Amino acid sequence: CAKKAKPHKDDKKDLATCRVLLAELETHQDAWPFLKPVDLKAVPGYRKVIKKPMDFSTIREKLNNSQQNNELFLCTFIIDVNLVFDNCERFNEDDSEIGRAGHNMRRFFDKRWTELLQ
Ligand SMILES: Cc1ncccc1N[C@@H](C)c1cnc2ccsc2c1
Repeated sequence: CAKKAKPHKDDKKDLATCRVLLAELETHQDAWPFLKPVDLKAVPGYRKVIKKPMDFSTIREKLNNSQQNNELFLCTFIIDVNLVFDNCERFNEDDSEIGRAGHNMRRFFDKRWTELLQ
């Protein structure tokens, strides 16, 4: 994903852009299944099936802790957001409330990050 990001000179804006993008994801009407980590005790099988759980609050924590000068933060951000949607597809039927929410959110993210970061 690094190669797709804007040239190094625009790195300054990328962290702010990731924050804007994350805020848009968190306030999206279909974000509700992804706001907090899945409760591994409450959801049977989740711990076994999903090797790398991820959610928007964890991504926000990582973004808040990421160093501006560590240019990997942009790739890490994109990978983590996609992990949320990949986990959702793996565990949930496409034709389910959560499955549909995941597809909607991925479509929204793909559009917005292309507009803002490429
Ligand atoms: C993203 C995801 N994938 C698989 C299972 C759960 C979840 N989300 C959690 C928050 C969650 C946990 N419990 C419930 C109960 C009804 S909707 C819902 C959502």
